[in-house]
Amino acid sequence: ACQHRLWSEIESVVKQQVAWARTGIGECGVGWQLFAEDGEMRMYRREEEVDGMAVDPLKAVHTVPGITGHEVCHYFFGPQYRYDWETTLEQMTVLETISEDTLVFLQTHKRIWPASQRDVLFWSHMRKLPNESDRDGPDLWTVVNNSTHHPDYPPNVGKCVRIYLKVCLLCQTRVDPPKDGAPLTRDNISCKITYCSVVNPGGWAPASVLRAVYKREYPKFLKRFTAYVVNQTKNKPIMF
Ligand SMILES: CCCCCc1ccc(-c2ccc(S(=O)(=O)CCO)cc2)cc1[C@H]1C[C@H]1c1ccccn1
Repeated sequence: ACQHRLWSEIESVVKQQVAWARTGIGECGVGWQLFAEDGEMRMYRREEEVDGMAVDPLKAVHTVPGITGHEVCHYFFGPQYRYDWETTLEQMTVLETISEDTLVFLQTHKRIWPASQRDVLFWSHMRKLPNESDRDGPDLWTVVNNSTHHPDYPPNVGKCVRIYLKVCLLCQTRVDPPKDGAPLTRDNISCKITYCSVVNPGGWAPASVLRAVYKREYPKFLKRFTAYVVNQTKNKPIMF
């Protein structure tokens, strides 16, 4: 797949998105506000408008005990799990399987009154990254979703307004080995998750409606998704 038409775009967007996800909220620049907090989860956004539309970048950090970054990315990337955790999803189609770690999705999301229904077409790429800060530590894992085009599915033809998004899920596993040299269990691992997203709603939608939707939906999504991964993995061998 290294020669695939999207390969060079994927390479550059993944590098850019991972660098962004690694930037601590303190160095992200001014204007970031904490808008949701729940236990270890902290969700920040910055109010930004493009052509009068709210496209507020979002950055969430969360630490979840008992799971690894590979497991989080596996369940986020895999189409076979998505209906289990993505509550706003109405229809999902895999348009292209570029390689085992790169898919092209078309998704329609449930209509959110008073805005019209949305769909989104994006490539999704999952990748393991070397742990640069700790060479002996576990690798990082990431999934990057980026809007793209497909000749058979032009935007805004049917009832749906096409949205445009860039999403990065970056996961860092932490292992605290048991003192007595006992084998590792899920009690000895946790995952630091950084979720970044920028969603352009496509057609016009009132900024107040969009911001209310994001404020409600993003915390719900991250809590539900991580709980899903904990539940799916609890009786399975640890996937590093
Ligand atoms: C008037 C509302 C316009 C926007 C509606 C909409 C569409 C897609 C999306 C979206 C699409 C993909 C992703 S993902 O991270 O790539 C995972 C794969 O599904 C994430 C979020 C979001 C929203 C906004 C509901 C808001 C919302 C926020 C988090 C979750 C669900 N819904």
